[in-house]
Amino acid sequence: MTDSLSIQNVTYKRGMKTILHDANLTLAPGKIVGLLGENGAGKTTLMRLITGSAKGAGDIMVSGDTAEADRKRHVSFSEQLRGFAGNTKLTRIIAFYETVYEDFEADRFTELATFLQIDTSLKLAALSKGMKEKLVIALTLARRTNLYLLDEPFSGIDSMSRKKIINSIIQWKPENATMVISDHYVSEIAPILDEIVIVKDQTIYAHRQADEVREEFHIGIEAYYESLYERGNDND
Ligand SMILES: Nc1ncnc2c1ncn2[C@@H]1O[C@H](COP(=O)(O)OP(=O)(O)OP(=O)(O)O)[C@@H](O)[C@H]1O
Repeated sequence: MTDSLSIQNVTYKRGMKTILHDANLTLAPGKIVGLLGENGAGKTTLMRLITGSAKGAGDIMVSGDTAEADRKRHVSFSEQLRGFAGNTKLTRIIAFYETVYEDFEADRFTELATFLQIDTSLKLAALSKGMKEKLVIALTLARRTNLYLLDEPFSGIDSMSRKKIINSIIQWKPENATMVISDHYVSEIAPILDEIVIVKDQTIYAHRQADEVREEFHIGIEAYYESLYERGNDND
């Protein structure tokens, strides 16, 4: 089966500063992948490179396609709701998604909105930070596509809701789709992860099967992740 994602020798600079250098990563279909790294490591940048909203050197392929338009079509990325004014009704945002994305399924969105208790009669400005994040999750997962990129989707969401969403996220993921979740709450997402990818030292520093880490290190994924920082720059 075609890889969901292939990143080869990707380098990205902003001015004189190298953000990512010679990054390589291949993800198979059907996985839930934790994208971990410190603040400023380059996780968001990597997601932007995948969708084509940031442009670097190297090769990126999503579900076998390299062209930016095709990559965008295959990827549902949890872009913030930056483009929408506060007085925009949620119903208008939902209608916009339906128009722009052929694979946006309104029924699926309604199910997600019910599950996440989103009041779709409101305007955007009436939502709390956590509710906005829930809306972003619902909009992102309501598309039926090959690759989902969720950039710190739970940071403003209360811990009860966070656990509920994490435990049920697999049910919203199409079987052969791969979902990449960046998060700082490593211990909370660890149980659902198939693989972990660590961004460190301006590159993809480690890519491991979650089970392999659990068996080999006899420690949790969070402890493994923390140990990489304690060991400094020794790669494994
Ligand atoms: N618009 C920008 N202009 C200049 N530098 C930028 C810009 N966006 C990101 N950077 C730099 O790129 C690096 C990677 O940032 P990025 O947002 O990808 O990190 P991150 O791993 O997602 O961090 P966090 O966990 O804090 O969200 C940082 O050093 C950041 O300062």
